[in-house]
Amino acid sequence: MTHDATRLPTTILGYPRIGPRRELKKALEALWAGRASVEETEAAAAELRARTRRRLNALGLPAHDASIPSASSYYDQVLDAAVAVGAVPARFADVVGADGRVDLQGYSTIARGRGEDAPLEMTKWFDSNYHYLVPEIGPDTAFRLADDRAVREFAEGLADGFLTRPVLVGPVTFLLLSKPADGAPAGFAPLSRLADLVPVYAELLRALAAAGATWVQLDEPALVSDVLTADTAAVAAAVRQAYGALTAVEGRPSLLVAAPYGDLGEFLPVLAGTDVEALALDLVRGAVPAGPVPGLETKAVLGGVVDGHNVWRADLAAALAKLEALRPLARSVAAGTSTSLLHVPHDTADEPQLPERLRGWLAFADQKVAEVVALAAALEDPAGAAGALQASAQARRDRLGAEGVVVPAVRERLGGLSAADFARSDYAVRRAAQDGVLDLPPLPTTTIGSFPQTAEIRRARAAWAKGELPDDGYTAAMRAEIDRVIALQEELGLDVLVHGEPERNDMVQYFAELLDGFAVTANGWVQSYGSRCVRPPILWGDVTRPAPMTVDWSTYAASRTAKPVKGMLTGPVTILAWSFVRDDQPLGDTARQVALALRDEIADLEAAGIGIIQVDEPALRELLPLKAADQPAYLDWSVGSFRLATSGAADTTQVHTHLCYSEFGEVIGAIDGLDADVTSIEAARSRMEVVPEIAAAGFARGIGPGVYDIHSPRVPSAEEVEELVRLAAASIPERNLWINPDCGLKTRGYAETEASLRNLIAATRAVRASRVQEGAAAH
Ligand SMILES: CN1c2c(nc(N)[nH]c2=O)NC[C@@H]1CNc1ccc(C(=O)N[C@@H](CCC(=O)N[C@@H](CCC(=O)N[C@@H](CCC(=O)O)C(=O)O)C(=O)O)C(=O)O)cc1
Ligand SMILES: N[C@@H](CCS)C(=O)O
Ligand SMILES: [Zn+2]
Repeated sequence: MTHDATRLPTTILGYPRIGPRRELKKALEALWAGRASVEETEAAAAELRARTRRRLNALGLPAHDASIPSASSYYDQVLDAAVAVGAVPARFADVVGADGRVDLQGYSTIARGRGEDAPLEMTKWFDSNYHYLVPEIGPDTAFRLADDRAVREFAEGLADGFLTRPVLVGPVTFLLLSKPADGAPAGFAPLSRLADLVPVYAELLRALAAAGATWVQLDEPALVSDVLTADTAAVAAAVRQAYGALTAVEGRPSLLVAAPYGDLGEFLPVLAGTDVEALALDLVRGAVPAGPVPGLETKAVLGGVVDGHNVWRADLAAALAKLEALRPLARSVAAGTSTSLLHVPHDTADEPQLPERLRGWLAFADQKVAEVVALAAALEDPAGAAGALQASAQARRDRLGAEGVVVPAVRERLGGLSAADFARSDYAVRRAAQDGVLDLPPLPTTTIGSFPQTAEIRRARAAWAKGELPDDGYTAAMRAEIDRVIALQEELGLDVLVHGEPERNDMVQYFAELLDGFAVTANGWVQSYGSRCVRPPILWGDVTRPAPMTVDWSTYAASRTAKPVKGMLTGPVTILAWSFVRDDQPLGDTARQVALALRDEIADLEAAGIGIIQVDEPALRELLPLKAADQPAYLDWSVGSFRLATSGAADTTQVHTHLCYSEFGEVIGAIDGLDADVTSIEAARSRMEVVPEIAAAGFARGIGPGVYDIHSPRVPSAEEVEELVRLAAASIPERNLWINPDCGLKTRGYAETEASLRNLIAATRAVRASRVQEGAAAH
């Protein structure tokens, strides 16, 4: 087929990489555990890539016109870009081989760290539950084409009979997502290195062209984020500079610049003004331009009308209408997805246990590819596509009318809420009440909830799920683990204990399994980071709580100790953020339904004698809209739903919350608005960066900035922890300061957990003792 740069093929921006049965996860973890060689791991990954090409072809994406993306990764696409351009931090210089390349072992080391060498920082990828690794760029980072994996994988496809479309993180987004390397001068912006980086991309484009690539996709999602593009003029200049240079590369492939996760806003005319051949627009989060955009009439445009973020079947008629509206504005229009399909599971056919009616409402990645193909056919021949359009409309009607989607009792309860249901007494009143009943030392110590999820626990859960382990055997196994966790915490000398969450497969899925209105999948794995996956539940109907969800586990744990045991719940915003949510009502309404279920759980925990209850909201920041204009409304409903969940608690009940996995600077006002008595927040990894900000914001309740980074197996010394405690104590009054790790310990092993917590306690005791001495000296 001859290449036509004026028309895009029908395509998707990316496809799940982990494999329908998590083949890549298993291959990587075997390598890391020393059970497989690099060659075996690479062979497993190559087989998965080959299967993916065939699958996409069978679903209707042609093999020979660059329809099929070549977008695999062994860990993360941003790390891939860093390795490709030679941006390996100095502490990992030794993993670069004599040939200048980083092999899979070295690549894994950069991703996962080793000994004292911390891995690249991990952070949220836009408003998704995927996490990328943050490149470290300094004034001296020596950019060079260090890795040509994109070329090799393109060639692999070609040899296999598929002319694919390589997908790379674009140069502007790469630098906007990077952070200054250690030692960079104050105020250094990685974007200032664009002129040095672009020639490497140019070289890569030449190599891809030489290998036969006709189209290359460069992902520039940073351009839809108000925060990343705050310096609009500088970013616009960067876009012009980068794409001016890349389009001038002689003999290059045609370029598709993709802008998933939102509306390009003022960057649309900037990109349209460059000489790239094609743009991919997110028409699910963003809108069809209201009128002509200078330059767009020269571009092939991929209309991202099939939602890459959610699992409902598309409304094909509405999607087609958007594509038709786009037609007069562009040179040509093709159908596509709004984002990569990385965020959805592979195939609804892998879920035979789901009720058939529900399954009929869903589109996972494979079904979405079929939707894109159907839309492409409809663009050519609307009459011929009438059947597909009608079927999609019927599926939506069936969903919206199904029993359980609207539960009158839930609607009545929500309708009857008043301001009083969102507010507790003044903090001073609560504080006095809690101080009266809780006998806590200064600088109280606690953990965030989970203890290591051992292989035995996972095996017991798997056996129970398969019916091989009866209920009482499973309960006994989990209780034995609770006994161990309680005994360990007592021995360590922690003040507020947890039950350890052994019964939870995941902090959201666990609750979804126990609430009505949710469905859970058997194989619906979605990559969260590296080899780690989650199975987001599907929130399809009004939410109710048929029975208490955590009371038995918490009361069992409390019965094993005289110390206070903290009840442990996941908050409404996080439950929504990590589920596929219904799209037929505002998110705030759905959040309030979940909040009411949690409110009832809190009442039951209190009635059972649990006096401290933590409601985790690690995803509060994740759902923050990328556009500043949309943020106030979000913060209003998200904070409101947390308050609705927690404000039924008695004054004497100490409500904790916990936040992690994000930078929280932007939402400190909202964290204050949650009105929790104690907030634990990730801080160790950034060496307490957030603490002065919290103090400056006037946050005057309990606060536990994490003093132990749980993301790596490294055991911090007592001295290190003590230093962080003292840093925190410099900004936070002692009566409000709690000592805890950054996050839960579920991904850690027992050996490092025990050693780290021991050091955390020793550090706390040292600070307590010196404070007592200082106090005595002052008198
Ligand atoms: C805090 N984080 C979370 C996010 N999203 C969530 N929904 N949950 C989170 O906790 N987003 C932000 C971060 C991301 N962090 C993580 C951290 C760790 C994981 C992780 O470890 N995932 C596990 C899967 C967890 C799970 O669901 N386990 C189940 C099933 C276990 C399983 O695979 N069983 C095997 C059989 C086991 C055996 O026989 O030994 C099987 O089914 O084949 C369970 O424990 O029951 C992972 O393995 O990737 C994710 C996100
Ligand atoms: N309570 C949870 C919070 C994780 S964000 C845990 O400890 O794993
Ligand atoms: Zn956490």
